[in-house]
Parts: sequence; structure tokens; C-alpha cells
Amino acid sequence: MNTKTEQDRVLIFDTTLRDGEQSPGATMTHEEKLELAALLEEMGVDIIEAGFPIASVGDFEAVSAIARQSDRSVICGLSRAAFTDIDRCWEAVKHARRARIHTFIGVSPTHRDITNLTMDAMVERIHATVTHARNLHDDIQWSPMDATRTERDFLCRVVETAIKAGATTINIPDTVGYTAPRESADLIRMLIERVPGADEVVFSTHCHNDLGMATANSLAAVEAGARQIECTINGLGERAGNTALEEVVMALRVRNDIMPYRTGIDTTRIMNLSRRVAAISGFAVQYNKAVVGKNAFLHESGIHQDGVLKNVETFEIMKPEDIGLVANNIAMGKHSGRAALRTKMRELGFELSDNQLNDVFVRFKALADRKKEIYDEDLIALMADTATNAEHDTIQVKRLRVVCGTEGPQEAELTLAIDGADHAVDATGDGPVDAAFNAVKMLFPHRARLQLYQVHAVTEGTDAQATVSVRMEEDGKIVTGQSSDTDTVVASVKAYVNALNKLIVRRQKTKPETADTP
Ligand SMILES: CC(=O)SCCNC(=O)CCNC(=O)[C@H](O)C(C)(C)COP(=O)(O)OP(=O)(O)OC[C@H]1O[C@@H](n2cnc3c(N)ncnc32)[C@H](O)[C@@H]1OP(=O)(O)O
Ligand SMILES: CC(C)C(=O)C(=O)O
Repeated sequence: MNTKTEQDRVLIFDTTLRDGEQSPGATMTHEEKLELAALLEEMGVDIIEAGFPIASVGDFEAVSAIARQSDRSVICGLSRAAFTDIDRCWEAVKHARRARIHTFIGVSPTHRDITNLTMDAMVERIHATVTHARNLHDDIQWSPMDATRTERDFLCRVVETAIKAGATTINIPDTVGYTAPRESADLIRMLIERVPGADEVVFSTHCHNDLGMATANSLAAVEAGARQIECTINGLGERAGNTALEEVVMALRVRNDIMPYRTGIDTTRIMNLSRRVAAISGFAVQYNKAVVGKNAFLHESGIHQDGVLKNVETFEIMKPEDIGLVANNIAMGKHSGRAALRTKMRELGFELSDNQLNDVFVRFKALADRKKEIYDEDLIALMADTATNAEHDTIQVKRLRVVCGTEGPQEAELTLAIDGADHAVDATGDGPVDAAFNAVKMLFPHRARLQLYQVHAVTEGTDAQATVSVRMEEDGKIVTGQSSDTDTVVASVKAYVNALNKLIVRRQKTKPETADTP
């Protein structure tokens, strides 16, 4: 597809699994990546950037597996401007029914300094690497990293070089979130007008949100002729994140009167994906986040409530059901059965097999015994907990008892199953959580440093579940752990253990491979 054939169709290129995963702490497991890729495909994402295959064996395997399971979506892998990177990328994506190689190099003065290439040498490198990629496959995307801080004449020159060498999509990254809407549009328009061969390729926009303008910049680029938007669910991504998929897709839908472009996204699946990405990445969605925030469809002030009751359009520009938020008419509690739980879970976007339903049902009943009312948020937390504390984990929490109060030191008695064998210890600490974490360290000694410990109440009330997130770092590798429980200390230890289990998986992965220059 190019800019000539389908003028109003904007391709959605999701990079949650690549650029999104680059957020410090957002590391996902192999299974989580496969699950998200399947959900993205079902939602109608045109291109899924599944990872950076040369980065590690784990990344390579995840991209290959996603390529194998894919059907409609194009599966794309990222590679530097190096033959070995590109070969490795192709080895991973080639299993897809529709595959894409994405190769990039930083072209701005700062990046030319880093790679130590003159303008001429860089042009040669681009020509050689894109030609190499094109000899392997016919769907090639090329990106001039930091395009928005690059001299315009040089940008035209490198884009022309990539097109001549066989690139079929030219992606223009605003790598550091530096541009603004008018400039974003002018840049795409200038490239389309000036670069020979521009009408034969699809122009794409890839924006970061450092100044909060990623969505506006992406839409401005579309108005100027870009027909692919690169984005992530919940805007997950490095620093302030990437363009949020749900924002650009819903903006194009709600304001189709002034932006007459369409995407292939089934918007009713947005909320489910948002929840899954938040749970898997450990990055909670802020309450007032556009489209998917908890408050996006809530009205508390009297005049707003009055207006919405008389005519919902008074204060709502989209319908909750358009993004998959359903009316809450099944009250869940300790007397509810499996049929109600299955229906409720389906409404919340979780399709459960009979075995999963039985497992979740047991946990649901245990929760209902401890908690008066079960809200949707409790069930979502329960599902996240089921996914993060799996039976096959190396370390499992078996028993925890803490002694706390005004007289210290606080104490924790902890039993962990490690590789199937139970180990118990007593530890003290400055507070019950500290004591319990010390007990974990005694039973499973490690060098990982706790970088972040966060507690959120899932709902209101003193019997509310607490969701705990921890972030840990070992030798530059960052992992997050999450868990929920009505007991905050139990949730804390389970989240800590969840992070350690992820670290164990990461340790098992072999070292990154190195890239040769062409
Ligand atoms: C804006 C973006 O999102 S770009 C994508 C960023 N994502 C990532 O970096 C995540 C995956 N990265 C990795 O796992 C590692 O960086 C690897 C495996 C790719 C490389 O690891 P290492 O070989 O140890 O190199 P290291 O990360 O220290 O440095 C990057 C090297 O790539 C070079 N490089 C960076 N971008 C490019 C490029 N597009 N094309 C060619 N070379 C590049 C740098 O100049 C540096 O080269 P040097 O080692 O000769 O100085
Ligand atoms: C690799 C490119 C597309 C990128 O992620 C960026 O420049 O932000």
C-alpha cells in the first residue's frame, strides 16, 4: 500500500513490544509478549513491531514465536544499520505470513558524532544496509533516527538514498519528543514534495511525548501525508513515552469530520489491551489519562451529572462501549457462581478456559470471603495476580506471618518453596515489609537492588486489595514485579518474589550478540 492507493487509510504500527518494552522496568516475559501480540492482532493492528532480534536470544525467540503465531498483522523486527543485525532480524521475522525488516540509523549531527560517520560515509552505510535488507525481503522500513533535529537537506538526501536502495516505508522519528504539530506536518510535507520517489513509499510518523505533544504531532503528520502512525498501548515507552495508540485511533474516529482518515482498529478492544499492558508492564494508567484513564467517563460534579443524566453527550464525546467499557449490571460477591464470573470476566476482556475459570473461581471465592464487595478492579487485579504468580515459577510464597506494632523490631516468619523444596526463616526489620523482604533475601540471597516500591489501593475501604509494584535492578537489568492481596504485606512479598522470578528468567538468557558493520 502507498500514499497513492488508499488516501484515507492510516496504518497502525504498534511498537509496545519493542519501544514500549524499552521503558525502564517494563520488561515482559516471552509468554506475555505472545499474549499481547495475539491481542494486538485481534484488535486489527496492521504492523506489530515485536522486538529487536539482535538484542538478546530472548528477544530473538520472542520475535520468532510471534511471527510463527501471526496471521493477518505484519510482524516487524528492528535492526541497526549493520548486516548482522539485519540478518538476525530476518531470521526471526521470516516465519510470519507477512514480515517486515525495520532498519535505522541516527542521522542528526549528535548521532553522526556517536557513530563517528561523516555525511558521505553515512549515506554509503544507508545504501549498503538497505540494499542488503531488500535483497532478503521486499517489505523494508527505514528510519532516520532523530530526524526532527537533522539538517533538512541532509534528511532529504538520506531518505532519497533509502528509497533508491529499496525501502518501502520511510518512518520519520521524533526520537526525543522535540517537534511541535506545525513543524511535524511541514517536515512530512517537505519530504513528500522534495524527495524523488517519495510517492512510491508510505511515510510514517514515530513520536515521543517528552513535551506532551506526541498525539498532536502524529495527527499533524497524517494531515501532511503520513499514512502510518507508530504508537504504543497506554503511550508506554522510553522517558515520557510514545504516541498512545488509543489516543490517535479515537481522535481519528471522534473527529473524523475534520480528520477524514480511517484505521482498521476494532476500538471495542482498547480497554482490554490497556488493562493487560498496565498489568504486564507494571505501569499503572494515570486516572486522568485520555481515553483509558479510570476517570475518563466518570462525572462527579453536580452540573456535569445533571447534564449527563439529561443527555449523555453534554459531557461525553465518545461512548464508553466504543472502547470496550461495559455497563456494570452484574454484582459480584460471595454468593456468585461460575456462570456469573465467566460472564463478568468476558465483559472485562478475559476469555477463560474451563480450567482457568475453575482456578480463578477458587481465588475469587477466597477474596469474596475476605471482602464485602467485589468491584471490577478487584477482578482485574485477581487476573493480573493469577498471571504473575504462576505454578511454574522457581520461587513460590508458601506462608507468611508478621509481628508488627509500636514496639520494634518487627518480625516476619516466611516459608518459600524454591525449586520445589520448602525453606523457612525468621527475620526482623524496620517495619513488617522490611522484615518480610529481609526474610526473602535470607532464603534467596541475591545482588538485585530494590529501586521502587509502590502500593495502590485497588478500590476504596479498609478491606480493599492492595496492588504492590516493585522494580529491581541487577547488573543493569531491570525487572518489575506485581501482586495484589487484601493483606498489604502479603502482596508486597508476592510482588518481590514475582520480580525475582523474572530476574531468574532474565539471568538464564545468554549474553547479547555483537553486530558487524557492513
Ligand atoms: C531510539 C531507539 O529506540 S533506538 C533502539 C534502542 N534500543 C536498544 O538499544 C535496545 C536493544 N539494544 C541492545 O540490546 C544493545 O544495545 C545491542 C545488543 C543492540 C548492542 O549492544 P553492544 O554491542 O554492547 O553495544 P552498545 O549498546 O554498548 O552500543 C551501541 C553500539 O551500536 C552503535 N549503533 C547505535 N545505533 C546504531 C545504528 N542504528 N546502526 C549502527 N550502529 C549503531 C553505537 O554506535 C554503538 O557502537 P560501538 O559499540 O561501536 O560504540
Ligand atoms: C528506532 C526508532 C524508530 C526509534 O525508536 C526512535 O527514533 O525513537
